[in-house]
Amino acid sequence: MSQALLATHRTINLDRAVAVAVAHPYLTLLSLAALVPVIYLLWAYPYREYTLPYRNVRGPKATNLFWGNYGEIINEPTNVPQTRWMTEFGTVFRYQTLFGKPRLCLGDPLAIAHVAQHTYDYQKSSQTVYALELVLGRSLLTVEGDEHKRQRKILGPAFGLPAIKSMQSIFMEKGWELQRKLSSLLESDEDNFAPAPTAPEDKVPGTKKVDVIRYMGEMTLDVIGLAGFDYDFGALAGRSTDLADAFRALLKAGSSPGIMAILAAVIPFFRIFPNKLTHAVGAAKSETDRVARDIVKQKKELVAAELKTDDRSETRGRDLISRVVRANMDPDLRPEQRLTDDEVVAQVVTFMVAGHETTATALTWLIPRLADNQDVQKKLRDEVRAFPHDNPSFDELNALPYLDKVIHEGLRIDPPVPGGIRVASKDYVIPLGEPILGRDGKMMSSIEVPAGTDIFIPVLNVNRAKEIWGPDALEFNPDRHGDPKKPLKNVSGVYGNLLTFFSGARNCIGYRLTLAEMKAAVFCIFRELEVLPLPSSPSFRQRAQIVMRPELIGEEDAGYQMPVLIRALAD
Ligand code: HEM
Repeated sequence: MSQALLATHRTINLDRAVAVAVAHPYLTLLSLAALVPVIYLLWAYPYREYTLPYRNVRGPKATNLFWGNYGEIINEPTNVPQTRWMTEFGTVFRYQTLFGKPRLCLGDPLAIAHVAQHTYDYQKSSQTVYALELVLGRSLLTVEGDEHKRQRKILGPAFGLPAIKSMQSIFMEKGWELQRKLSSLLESDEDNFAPAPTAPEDKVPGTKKVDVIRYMGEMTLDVIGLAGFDYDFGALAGRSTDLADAFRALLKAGSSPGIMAILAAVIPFFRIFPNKLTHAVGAAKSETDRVARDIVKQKKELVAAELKTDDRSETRGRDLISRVVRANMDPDLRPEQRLTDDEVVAQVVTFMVAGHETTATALTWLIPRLADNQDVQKKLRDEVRAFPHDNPSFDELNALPYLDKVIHEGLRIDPPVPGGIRVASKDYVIPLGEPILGRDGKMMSSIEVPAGTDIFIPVLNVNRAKEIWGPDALEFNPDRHGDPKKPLKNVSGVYGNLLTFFSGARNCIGYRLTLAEMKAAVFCIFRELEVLPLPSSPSFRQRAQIVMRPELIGEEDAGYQMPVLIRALAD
């Protein structure tokens, strides 16, 4: 066929197709609509897979065309699928998330150190920032880059060692209040202080069944109120404040956001519509912001008065926000270095969110570990009971070696935040400490990631890795921390070779506060009380809801709980 004939033939075919489309507009629209998912699937799977620079990295097959491997991740206990995939594919592998989007899981310490060193190039995902900003505003947890550097510089000294030492009386006071409250339960006629009924074999004379989550949560809320902004929540005392109620409503809103909020987090277009999260957060946040604004206003007035009298005495506000406001009003700062009032207000709620449930969760998992390991508990008890008085200073508490090891081990084996997601904002080549086997059968010692790559840092798996802590890594053994042969490999974490508080320029600013608070609480509890496991030996499932929560198998309807038995120690 000649070229001219061919062209005429094509034009006729096109004309015919247009004529059919005009004659059947609905059918045409339907066919086009059916084509969109087909084109999408071709892009999401063969095309994206073919063009992926790290396609040689192995990983599990997606179990669902749209949800990728999310089904396993959401339905199984925290990090269990990742543990399985690590066993099969090694410390670095890839899996799929929503709409088949690939995500790299980096369990290799050198690769994690690379991400930590380039913190500002591996940012929080836009979904995380969207949800966090709704609740917190633009605070240290949500901002990136230069804005983060500026905020961290002003906030840093408030969390330094001298500042935390000056709060020791708060930690001890609340530790003892917690112990007194637990001891008072032993005097009660009731025998169950947990959400589900007590099994017959758990009724042990001289003991009470207690849900650890509740009491640890009350203590940590009280501590963050006083240490954070000199505000008395009175949670242990059973008081209710507007701020505590609004704060609980805020946390509740975040824990069940609804489908529209999830869509809004994933697809920015949906953010123009109100959703369950924006609605629930709106009311609670205006209340937390109102109280936070009052607190900040008060602190500013106090600091302004201080600056006039040039008072540098120890009577000045020692809480975190007083220190932040003081640093922010330093006459030597340039205007562009200061935090705005909105930014200071955002830190108040951030300290509550970041500092309350995290520490409560760490203690919630530590107490049953001590109940299950009576030899460890006895050693700890002997140490804290041998201390000559009830009110150790910060340095005295820090000098108790076994207490230190117990806290270290608890934070290793049950990190409250079990993992974190980052997104590469630049192309990078990530180095690996241990080469991995590629799909082509060859070893890979680095991974090329393009900008936009999702990365998961599996904190829980790294903290429990046998390659780092030896063959007994899954056991609760505080003595490993005095062993000169451990750890076997270095991790870039800010505390104790662990990733619990992350690493790099965005590590947890509050970790010293947590350590001091946990030590004081454990000292007070175990000086007076004994903790025992439930004789019915219930099984727990770990569920990640930002922090790792315990669910008792068979009692899921009772909500998250961690029941143990407590008993008074003989004098
Ligand atoms: C056991 C207790 C705690 C754990 C496990 C913990 C864990 C973490 C982790 C993993 C991060 C990094 C989050 C990310 O970038 O994705 C972080 C950041 C942060 N934490 Fe903590 N945290 C704890 C206690 C506290 C306390 C007591 C406070 C303050 C009162 C606090 C305040 C913060 C803040 C403000 C950040 C953001 C730091 C930044 O981006 O520069 N945390 N924490």
